[in-house]
Amino acid sequence: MGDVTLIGITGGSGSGKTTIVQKITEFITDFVFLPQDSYYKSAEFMSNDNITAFNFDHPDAFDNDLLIKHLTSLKKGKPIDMPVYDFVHHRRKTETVRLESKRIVIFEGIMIFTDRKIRDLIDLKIFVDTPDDIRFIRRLSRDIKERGRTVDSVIEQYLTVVRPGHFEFIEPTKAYADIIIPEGGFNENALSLLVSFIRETLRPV
Ligand SMILES: Nc1ncnc2c1ncn2[C@@H]1O[C@H](COP(=O)(O)OP(=O)(O)O)[C@@H](O)[C@H]1O
Ligand SMILES: Nc1ccn([C@@H]2O[C@H](COP(=O)(O)O)[C@@H](O)[C@H]2O)c(=O)n1
Repeated sequence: MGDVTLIGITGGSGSGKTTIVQKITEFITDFVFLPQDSYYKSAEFMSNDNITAFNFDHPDAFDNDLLIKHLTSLKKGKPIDMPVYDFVHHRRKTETVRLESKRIVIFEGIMIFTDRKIRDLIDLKIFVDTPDDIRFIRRLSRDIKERGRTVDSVIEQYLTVVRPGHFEFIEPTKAYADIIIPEGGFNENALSLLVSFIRETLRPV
């Protein structure tokens, strides 16, 4: 296999990172998708009634040692066994998913630019920049539908840790971005540029 190109997509919670990746798959499927969320440390003592007992919006919430090991393996063309994370019960599941490396790896998450060692592995850095009110509304709706949350728990978590964590850790990493995409997944021009970049990278030399 030739060189592996690692594309990193960051931005606040609800900014549309995952949606961009889903949109890319409408044009190109020949890539590995690695969500940073899969590398959350387990917090099995947590319950949704006690949602701020663990701070998921801090860089220490992620198992960066495993993440760096896996990113390095994928960049060397080697397969990994990616953990699977359960957002409802706040823990890593026992099963893993085998991912074979491909020439394009898309890596997405809220804090993928905070650690220099991780940042240095990323070839193209993208920041999805979506206004805070829009992100909150999207998150509220998604977390109730998909992550087993209540309105009260989403609001409490947002005000206590998500919002402060965003301004302390995520927003400053915009400075590392090669490209800033306003409004996320439905920005057709940005999507088309990204798809062209991937096609060009995949073209045989
Ligand atoms: N441009 C958009 N317009 C409307 N809803 C959107 C848009 N982008 C994303 N969403 C919705 O907002 C929620 C959060 O988006 P998601 O892509 O999961 O964000 P992130 O991965 O950055 O947390 C999802 O339910 C998604 O369907
Ligand atoms: N058990 C967990 C783990 C994480 N979160 C929240 O997820 C957000 C990051 O994921 P996005 O898809 O929204 O980028 C982060 O802000 C954490 O607060 C959670 O609620 N529960």
